[in-house]
Amino acid sequence: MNRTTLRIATRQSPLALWQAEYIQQRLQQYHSNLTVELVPMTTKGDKILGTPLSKIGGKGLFVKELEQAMLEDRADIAVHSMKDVPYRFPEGLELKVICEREDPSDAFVSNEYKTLDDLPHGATVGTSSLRRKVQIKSLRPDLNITDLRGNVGTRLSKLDMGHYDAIILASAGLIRLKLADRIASRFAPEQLLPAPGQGAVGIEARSNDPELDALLAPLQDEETTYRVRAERVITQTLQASCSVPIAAFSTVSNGILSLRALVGGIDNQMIEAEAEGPLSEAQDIGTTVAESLLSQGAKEMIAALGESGD
Ligand SMILES: NCc1[nH]cc(CCC(=O)O)c1CC(=O)O
Repeated sequence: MNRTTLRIATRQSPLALWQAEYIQQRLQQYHSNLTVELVPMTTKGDKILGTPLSKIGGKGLFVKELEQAMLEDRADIAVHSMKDVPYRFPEGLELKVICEREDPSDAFVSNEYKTLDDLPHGATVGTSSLRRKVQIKSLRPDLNITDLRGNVGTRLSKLDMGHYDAIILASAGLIRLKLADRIASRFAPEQLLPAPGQGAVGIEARSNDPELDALLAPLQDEETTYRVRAERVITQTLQASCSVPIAAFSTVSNGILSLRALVGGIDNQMIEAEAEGPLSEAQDIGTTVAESLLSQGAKEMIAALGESGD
């Protein structure tokens, strides 16, 4: 049987649509006889955008409806920002490919100031990410960090309305939405370590479908795949939900993968670990770093966070 149509389940935020259309175009490039359709959907996460994510069950809320559609054969694939993909997949679905990575950094976005260092004492910075919060606090304990949620456009308009002196967003999202001119400066990973998988897009689909696997295979980026796998071992091993401040970022140079990860706790406590090795041992490098975090008390820190709430 030769597949003639492939359906992409997608959320309707501008960023989700960009990602789905990007994969649509790339698939069509590789397979000129294939029709690639978008199946737009609204997820529970989209309907309750005002509530802090950690209070309502996490990022999984943005993927459940898409996964249901694939399991019921109303769609074939879903395109995700890898940093939003939970580490476990429902029975019958799996991660198929990870594509080439966009700029993985976090961006400092402000209409008045160029860098975090330029902010006056006590300035207000918007972000709801616990990962960003804990790292910004350690760089600048004086800053007032307040919640900021919504799509990228919503967050930018809240900045423009003067609610914040600066906000932190992923550079990749801004670049994809052609809003790179809003980036005042990019954080180096040593200042603000990105989330596991940040900047990379991945494709989820039904297991046991070799024909589909063959169609998706050309989209795989090998180096990004190793990097994101190593980074995701950290979340996996620590079994961290999105209400845990956790960062993991790897680079590759001359076939050597270097991975650094950190975990934040209450009172802005922070532990970190790093390791490096051959690219092909990405998984083991991830395990080494995760075990170092565990030996420094990561599990206990995470448990204490759970008790203190958010
Ligand atoms: N949590 C939202 C989210 N998920 C993915 C991106 C874009 C960057 C990426 O694909 O990693 C963003 C926006 C942001 O964090 O500013």
